[in-house]
Amino acid sequence: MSDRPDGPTVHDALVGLAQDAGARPLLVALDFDGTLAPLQDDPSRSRILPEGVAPLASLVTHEGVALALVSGRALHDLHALAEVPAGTYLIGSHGAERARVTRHGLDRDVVQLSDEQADRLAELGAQASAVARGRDGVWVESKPTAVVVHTRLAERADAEAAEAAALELGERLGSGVLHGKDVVEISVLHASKGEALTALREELGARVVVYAGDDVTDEHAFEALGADDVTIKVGAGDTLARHRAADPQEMVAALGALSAALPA
Ligand SMILES: O=P(O)(O)OC[C@H]1O[C@H](O[C@H]2O[C@H](CO)[C@@H](O)[C@H](O)[C@H]2O)[C@H](O)[C@@H](O)[C@@H]1O
Repeated sequence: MSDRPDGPTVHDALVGLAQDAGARPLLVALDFDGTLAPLQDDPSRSRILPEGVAPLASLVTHEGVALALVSGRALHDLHALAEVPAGTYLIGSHGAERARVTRHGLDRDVVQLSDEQADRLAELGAQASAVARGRDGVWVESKPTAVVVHTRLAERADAEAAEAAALELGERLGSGVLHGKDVVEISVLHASKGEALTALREELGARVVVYAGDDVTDEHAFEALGADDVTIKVGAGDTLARHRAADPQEMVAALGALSAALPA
């Protein structure tokens, strides 16, 4: 699928990269929810589509290719649900957390909150719970650096009221507020997928970066990339990305084509 009738499909763009020896080192960076894993009412049920598992396992074995998942999820949650191969970089909490998967677990940078940030996170948790109280289907997720007000299961009026209240709470007490798909995330740290992706790219010396994501929070990553990179919006909606996949199924199929086209 392409927005432009004559533009390359995601499949063709990725196969083209595989065949271009100049596109090394190559960093393949992927969002999780809505990109590799179809959205679920219960976030604990999210899993990478079965057709995506083998391509990801294969990508990390190729010389000059690095794999990263870049997610809003807390790192421990992302690691537990994504089950990605050793060698994969994990960026969690929208860039506030970072680790590399090893055969024995996670080699991770520990996030240290100041006393003031820890106190603010506790206060945010309490006030976010008050936002959810009395609104059916609204609930609060706690992360090491943020709280998330979820509204996917609520009636529209309750969802809108809760999101408005959470945005107002974020303005008052947060250091960063992100309004994603049926979520408002309020963080006590400044973090962005774009900054985290740029830092990883520089560290790895990646000449070309592939980034795929489905949510408005992924636009920061698209914005951080250049004309020679491959940016892919998964699903509908306005975007800065230059390519579009209809859904996670098309996305993982294109990753399968990329891994199959890489020289052995
Ligand atoms: O950056 P991502 O990997 O896309 O993570 C963003 C948020 O993902 C989760 O919420 C989203 O997926 C849920 C499960 O499919 C869905 O129920 C929810 O409505 C979506 O917004 C996760 O729960 C959040 O913590 C992540 O920040």
